[in-house]
Formats: sequence, structure tokens, C-alpha cells
Amino acid sequence: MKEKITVVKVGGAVVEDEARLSRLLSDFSAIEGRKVLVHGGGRRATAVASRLGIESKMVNGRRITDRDMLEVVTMVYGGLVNKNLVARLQANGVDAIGLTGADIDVIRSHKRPVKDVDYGFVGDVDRVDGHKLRTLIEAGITPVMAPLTHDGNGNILNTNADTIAAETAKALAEHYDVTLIFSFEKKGVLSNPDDEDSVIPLITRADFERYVADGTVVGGMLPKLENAFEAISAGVSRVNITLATAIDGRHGTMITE
Ligand SMILES: Nc1ncnc2c1ncn2[C@@H]1O[C@H](COP(=O)(O)OP(=O)(O)O)[C@@H](O)[C@H]1O
Ligand SMILES: CC(=O)N[C@@H](CCC(=O)OP(=O)(O)O)C(=O)O
Repeated sequence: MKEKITVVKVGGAVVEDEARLSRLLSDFSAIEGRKVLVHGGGRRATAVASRLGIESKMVNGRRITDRDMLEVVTMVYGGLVNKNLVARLQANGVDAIGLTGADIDVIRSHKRPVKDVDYGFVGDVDRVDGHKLRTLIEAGITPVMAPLTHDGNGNILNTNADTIAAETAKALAEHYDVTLIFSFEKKGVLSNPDDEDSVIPLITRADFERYVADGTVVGGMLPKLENAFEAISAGVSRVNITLATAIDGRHGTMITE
């Protein structure tokens, strides 16, 4: 039987909400056994960019990343957000290490080809090095992964944090029984965006396609669900989308083929 591991993704709204972030970090720290934290920080990047006079533009839940924006996201995700999370986990007794995809060459990507939209310096993941991650994990270290990847030619690329979480979970599934939890500021995937309690407990790919077609699922929920289904079909055992203060696997939306 494979050893269990939990991959938790924390989104940008929670990073900005001190009470929720603090609870999430303490619940994450209390998870027994192997674990990995993947963080976003989109809202912080938008705020810092705005202070620098750089406007943010999102298409289908992904950020258009020109050269100036790439500098902002590299600073915000790779520095500010990542290092603060690592320090706070250390304070909780978790021996965390912060990683971008360039660190120990853990996530390679290529610049997303221009089709209908030119996303700029946005990376589509080619591979996550599960073996290197496992070396750290087996040494008792908890990786904290930023939403940045690299192309092997010296370029950092911006990659959606939900994609980092799903790709990391997939790479770990070779060695571990993986639970992937997308934690965010809502109770789960909602059937009525105006009703915070309308959580869909179980969602299939067919349901998802229906919800996209009728406009129930939009914006940042699109990459989250696309990545959730990608993970479940690639051997991740459990995928859960839930409130950041309810990461015990008994709340929110579960994903099934
Ligand atoms: N059906 C839905 N249920 C829940 N959230 C939805 C839904 N459709 C769109 N959303 C939006 O998706 C957002 C989550 O995506 P995003 O902001 O990218 O989160 P994160 O930063 O945590 O990845 C929610 O805040 C909500 O506004
Ligand atoms: C390409 C792309 O969209 N990258 C994301 C990475 C951060 C992210 O995903 O943060 P959240 O989880 O907080 O949304 C962005 O820059 O917004």
C-alpha cells in the first residue's frame, strides 16, 4: 500500500485574510504525515502591480503576463508570499522549504503558445520532478510551492497555482496515495453563485461541462475544476474543493470522473 500524502493549495483571497490564513496554516501544520503546500497570491500580485501603475488583465482565470507583470509576480510569489508562508510554517514546527519551479529544477514548462489569446510569459507545465520532491519529503521536509515555473533556458514563467497543485499531485501519485485539496474562500463549488450554501457535494466531468455551458462556473473556478479533473483522471486518489477553514476532507465539493 502506498503511503499517504496531502497536497493543499491555498488561494489568493485566503492569503489576504489573516484570520483564515492563520487557521489554514495551523490546520495544515496539524496534518499528520507527508504534505505539500501550494500557494497562489493573485490578489497580492494585482495589488502590488497596481501600486506600480501596472494594470492586471485576466482571461479565463489566467493572468496576461507581460515583462513588467512577470517582474511583479516573480517578486510577489517567489519572495513575499512564499517566504512568509515558509516562516509561518517554521513557527508552527513544520520544516518547510520554499520552491519555485526553477529551484532544484522541480517544474519545467514552456511558454503557452499564442492561439486566440497571447498570455505572454505564462508557462504550460511539461513535467514536475516527483523524484526530487520525494527526496525532500522523505527527509521530513515540507515543500511550499510558488506558482512560478521555468523553461530551462533561464526564463521564469507565471503558471496558475491550481495547475501547480494538480501537476504536483499527479507527479506524486506515482509514489503516494495522494489527496489534493483546493482550499479557497467559498464553501465549495456553488450551484448558485449568490447562495453561499448551495455547495455541490459531488461533481462529475459531465456536470462541470453543463455548469460551464450555463454560466454557473466562471472565472477562477474554471482552471480550478479543469485541474481537478485532470488530477483525478491521472491517478490522484481524492480531490476536494473546500473552504480554507474546512480542509478535513469532510466538507466542500468532491471530484469524480
Ligand atoms: N460556481 C462557482 N462556485 C464557486 N465559486 C465560483 C463559481 N464560479 C465562479 N466562481 C469564482 O471562482 C473564484 C475562485 O477562483 P479564484 O479567485 O481563482 O480562487 P483562488 O485564488 O483560490 O484560486 C471564487 O471566488 C468565485 O468568485
Ligand atoms: C498564469 C496565472 O494566471 N497565474 C496566476 C498565478 C497565481 C495564482 O494562481 O493565484 P491564485 O491561486 O491566488 O489565483 C496569477 O498570476 O494570477
